[in-house]
Amino acid sequence: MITKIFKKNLPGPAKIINGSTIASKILEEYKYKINKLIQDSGTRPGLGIIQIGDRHDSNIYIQKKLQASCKIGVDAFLFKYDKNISKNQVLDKIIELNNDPKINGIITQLPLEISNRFDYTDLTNLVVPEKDVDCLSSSCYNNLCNHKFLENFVPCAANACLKILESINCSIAGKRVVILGSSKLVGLPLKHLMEFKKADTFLCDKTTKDLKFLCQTADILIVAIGCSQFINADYIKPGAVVIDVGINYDETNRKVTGDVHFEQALQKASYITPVPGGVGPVTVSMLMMNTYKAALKHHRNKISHG
Ligand SMILES: Nc1nc2c(c(=O)[nH]1)N[C@@H](CN(C=O)c1ccc(C(=O)N[C@@H](CCC(=O)O)C(=O)O)cc1)CN2
Repeated sequence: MITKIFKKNLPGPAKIINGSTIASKILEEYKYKINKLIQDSGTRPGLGIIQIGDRHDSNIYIQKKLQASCKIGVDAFLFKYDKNISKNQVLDKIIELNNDPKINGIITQLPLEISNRFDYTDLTNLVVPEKDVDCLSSSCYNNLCNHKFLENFVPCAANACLKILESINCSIAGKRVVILGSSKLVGLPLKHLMEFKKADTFLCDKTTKDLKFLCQTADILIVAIGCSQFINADYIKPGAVVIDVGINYDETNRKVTGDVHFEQALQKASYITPVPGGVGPVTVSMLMMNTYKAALKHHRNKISHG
């Protein structure tokens, strides 16, 4: 799971955390659980994926979700719309999926590629909480802010960061955690999760005053700003754990890079996640976990209501 890289005359080496290995283990675990759910109840988890437009990066990420679903026994359905689709047509599809007993989880792939301007929250807020496996609706997010984690889903990329820290036995309580980027997918939920775990948490963005200094104080530095290789060695406290959630897709050479300058960070951090092969695959496995949990809950509700 962890690879050591030794270089001469450098203070490193950081250990590279292999997200693909972590994800494979999680997928194996949920494949087993889903098999059992099917045997016990005849219920196979179902996932509805809504895509608007044809972004190349979104196509790749959706493909990864479809592959993972296929691997572990989730029935995944992709509803792909042209970028000129009207908002009402998509809303109607979400209402249909909300009422479809074969569908346990509904996600809208972000970012949307749309001609008719509408906000993605118009779509994500319509998903019923019990199917909101991305945790992007206001009601799910409010529960998260109130630290109601048990009865709720946790956003996949934020949860992936926790799984990664768990995989290296990194304790969180009392640690200085600096989260760079305040998106609804990563930074905002992660701030609440980290506070719940009693970390000394700072949420900041590129414009935060004294950003470099703040990052230099981080025992755990989590970066999700969408700015390729923004974090160089100067931002990193020696021995810090660095988690790179950045996915910067370069259309020209069709390559993905992180928000952290990997080679530089390697010489200063104690642990680091690469891009690709770090947070991304674990994020997909968290979606599979949430979809399984939604299906299990649906099955249990069915039993308790006769
Ligand atoms: N509705 C959502 N939209 C988006 C989310 C999300 O969680 N929900 N997260 C990202 C995209 N994403 C999942 O949707 C995602 C990103 C990256 C990966 C991944 O495995 N990447 C590979 C590299 C892939 C490649 O370019 O070849 C890796 O890092 O190894 C999976 C899923 C934004 N949108």
